[in-house]
Amino acid sequence: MILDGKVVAAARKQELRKLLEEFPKQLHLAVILVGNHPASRSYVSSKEKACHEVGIDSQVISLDENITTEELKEVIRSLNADEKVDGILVQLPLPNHINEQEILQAIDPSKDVDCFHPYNVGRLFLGQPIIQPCTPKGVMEMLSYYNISPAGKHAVVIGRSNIVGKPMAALLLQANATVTICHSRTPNLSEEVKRADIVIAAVGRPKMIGREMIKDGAVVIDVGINRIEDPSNPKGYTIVGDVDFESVSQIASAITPVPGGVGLMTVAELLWNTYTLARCRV
Ligand SMILES: Nc1nc(=O)c2c([nH]1)NC[C@@H]1CN(c3ccc(C(=O)N[C@@H](CCC(=O)O)C(=O)O)cc3)C=[N+]21
Repeated sequence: MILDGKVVAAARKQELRKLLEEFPKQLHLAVILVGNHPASRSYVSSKEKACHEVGIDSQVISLDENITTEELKEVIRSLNADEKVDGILVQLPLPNHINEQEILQAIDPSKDVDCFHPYNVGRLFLGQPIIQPCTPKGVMEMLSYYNISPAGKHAVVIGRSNIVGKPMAALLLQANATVTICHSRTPNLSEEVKRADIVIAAVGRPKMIGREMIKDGAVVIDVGINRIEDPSNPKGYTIVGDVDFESVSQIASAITPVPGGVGLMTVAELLWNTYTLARCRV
């Protein structure tokens, strides 16, 4: 079975659009984009389009890539203080000279739609989240839509990033899975992954998860978005996941494609987080 991000994200957005029709306030999301990274530009425009679809106002603040950490914090402070702004998202990655931790901590936790502020991360790991990070939340919603319960299952998360791997493990644990987190220093990665009922690949290495690593009937969630050069494509690149879809789909009971999988869920959950935070503030 293919876990279809288009179908599930559309359902999530439709559900939200209805709730927003009844909501007393116009929602507003501010997105900060520093520099001119082509992939970032394209993600930001998908976010704007998605806001428009459900009736959320969005504002993109494009800043020069030479901006200082202090100047960027000043922009964030003014958005923190702006009553009409419900959510603030600083598109990552930031240029190297900017202190990312300092920036993420400058965002008011009550407007932190990514759930990247230490206050929100702490609440998440305590099992008392107000919101959950968009990509891991999107994965949980995808599983739930297809009635795949993590309870009692062995989930293996490959990747330990703060934005996907670590919070993904926290959500699966909260949903009563037994969770293993693997990473670049894990000996015998294949053996660990082969034990998994649910595999979450979030490493950023094109097609590194092959069929020989997957247990018969496992559920495979591919979070990877890798742009690889492809002169035969008019765009000059093709997007592939961390999973070798062609071979793994022959053995998995359920699998997400890339594109058309988790990425679309990430955007849908961003809209939901904007709504959830706005509701907490009214
Ligand atoms: N502060 C912050 N928050 C983020 O949520 C965040 C970020 N920074 N930096 C970059 C990553 C990446 N990300 C994606 C969003 C949508 C798709 C998406 O829509 N993918 C589609 C289309 C892929 C394409 O064609 O480019 C798909 O998978 O089908 C992918 C990836 C959000 N991120």
